[in-house]
Amino acid sequence: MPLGDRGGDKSEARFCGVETEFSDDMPNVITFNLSTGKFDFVVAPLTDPSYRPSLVQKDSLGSASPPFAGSDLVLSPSQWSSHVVGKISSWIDLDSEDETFRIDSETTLRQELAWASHLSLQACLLPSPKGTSCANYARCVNQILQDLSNMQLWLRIPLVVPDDDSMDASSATLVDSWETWNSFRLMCEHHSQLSAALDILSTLPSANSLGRWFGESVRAAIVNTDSFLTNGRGYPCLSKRHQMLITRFFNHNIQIIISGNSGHPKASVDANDFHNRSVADSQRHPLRLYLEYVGHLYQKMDPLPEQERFELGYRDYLQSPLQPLMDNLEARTYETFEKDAMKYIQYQRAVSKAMLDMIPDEEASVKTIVLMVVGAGRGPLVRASLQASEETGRKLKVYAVEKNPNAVVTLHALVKLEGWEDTVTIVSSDMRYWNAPEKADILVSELLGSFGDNELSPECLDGAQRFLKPGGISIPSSYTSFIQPVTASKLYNDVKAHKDISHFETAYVVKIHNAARLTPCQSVFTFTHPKPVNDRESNQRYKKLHFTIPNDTGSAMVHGFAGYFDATLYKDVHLGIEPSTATPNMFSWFSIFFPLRTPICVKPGSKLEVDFWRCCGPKKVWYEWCVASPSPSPIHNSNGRSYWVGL
Ligand SMILES: C[S@@+](CC[C@H](N)C(=O)[O-])C[C@H]1O[C@@H](n2cnc3c(N)ncnc32)[C@H](O)[C@@H]1O
Repeated sequence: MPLGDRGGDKSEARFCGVETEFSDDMPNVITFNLSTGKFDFVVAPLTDPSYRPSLVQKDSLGSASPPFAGSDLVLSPSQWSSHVVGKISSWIDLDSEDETFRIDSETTLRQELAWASHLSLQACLLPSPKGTSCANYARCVNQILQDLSNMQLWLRIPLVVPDDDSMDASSATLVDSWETWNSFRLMCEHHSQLSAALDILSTLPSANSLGRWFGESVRAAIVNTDSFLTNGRGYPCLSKRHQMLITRFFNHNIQIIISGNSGHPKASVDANDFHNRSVADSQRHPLRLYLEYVGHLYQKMDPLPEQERFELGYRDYLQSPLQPLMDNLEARTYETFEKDAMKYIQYQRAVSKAMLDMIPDEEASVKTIVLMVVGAGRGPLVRASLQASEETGRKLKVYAVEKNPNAVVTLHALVKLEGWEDTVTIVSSDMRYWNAPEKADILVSELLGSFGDNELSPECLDGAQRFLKPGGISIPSSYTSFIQPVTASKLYNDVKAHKDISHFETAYVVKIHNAARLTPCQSVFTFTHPKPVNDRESNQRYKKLHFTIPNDTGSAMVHGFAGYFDATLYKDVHLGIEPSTATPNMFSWFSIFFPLRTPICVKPGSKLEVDFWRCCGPKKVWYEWCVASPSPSPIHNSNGRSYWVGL
């Protein structure tokens, strides 16, 4: 039974499993842990831990004779696949210097994974690599991954490992287990069926170090009962940091597995001897209180706000950015924009302030402001401007300029419906080529993409500036793009799945969720409107950025860059998605993601040097990007060969 659906949809249900010892009575393991214990699944060894291939008697024909496992008939196929995660024998060491042991380990790994595949298990837990080298282990797993059905392999990784070499306990340093994971998955070429299962003990690393894992492919967190504290009434509970970590796992769809013995006064019934349990004990599973506690943490999480719930399906889903200049937007795209009340509230504030600055109170009844909404869509900025006029008592004449003929149809209907005929003139034209009958005091536009200028607002507004009076106001008055390096293995793997370079040289609009933001953002390109008179500055840009990886993060993988924008609409009224200043409750823009063809590993405290270009040609605008240090990457999207925005 899931930990509860908290009233949300099915995608919000979370499951909790339990790690068990080997038993040759699988039906009993299932009944005890799922019926008595109320766990959702077991992580159970498939083979007797004393089994060693080299010790198996050869038959008269010289071939090794199994069985190395019990019969598949003891559970139904659906029980195997829904309720059992196979636990590969933990004794195996594929990098052992003892050759017999190493070969036994290889044989066992292959046999057990083949058996798990035969049972159609959804996942198998691989033991942590032992020692410092894992090359042979990774080689065997990589071979198996090449033709594995769709079973997932979870590599067990302890979140922290005390360094055995340190001189004494007080000076004990922690070995960064991320490095082990990183070596292993690099050797397996970031295979999408290989993930990490993190072992959680009582010690936790720094927040930045932990944060990295949320950009990695982590499927499970194995919470050892040793990491629980005992509350005043003798019940198991977790420290605040552990609680926050578990909540974060829930938020990232990471399954929880309880492991270990019950060591708390209120929880202790002999954990292992469930064959001989009494009738009273049959009502009790030794780890029941731990499960209940985890369930309680899940239940007390704040419900997702409605908008977040709506956006669940978009999490980490790569989309091509809109091309509103080259293409005509569809009705449903306009509808989505128009639902974003916060965006129009900010525009109305900005227009009101600009109007008040432009016309003093004493002239309000005699002067009329000419305001042009350029790229009016179906009219929400026209409405916001008229509301600003009402709010400030300033008289207004509006031109609504729109190049999408379909949106113009709706604009006409809107003007008629609202009785705005005397105030609003609709112009069906591209603002870059329109011959305006008079000049504007205020130009209002929203031509912004997730990266600010990526929907060609600069080029469009250059055209529109011809009909802005000297001293006139543009809303927005400026916008700036931002980037930050991210670990985002899911995004990287989704790009990689296309198996071509061009997808790696494309920027994607995406609601980034499973990612670790490795440093604060830095600004990239700024555009200001109107451009100063006689400013012949082109819209090409080049920026070199230096990011410093925090010292306490540990090493991390950079899969690409998350991009955002912030726009100054007018004076102190801004609108944007840059995380540190993002406009609350605004949902019109997801972030943008610039991938890297080869992820780059960065060390704590090191510098990451990144170059970004905005390039302009007669027919298109495009970005190029690269990493210069610590190791140079190819320049992505040279000449806009893979991704560009049409003029
Ligand atoms: C992002 S939408 C915003 C629409 C509307 N202002 C809103 O806030 O819902 C941008 C609009 O500008 C229009 N547009 C883009 N470039 C334009 C151009 N050069 N001339 C006129 N309209 C343009 C698009 O067709 C689209 O309707």
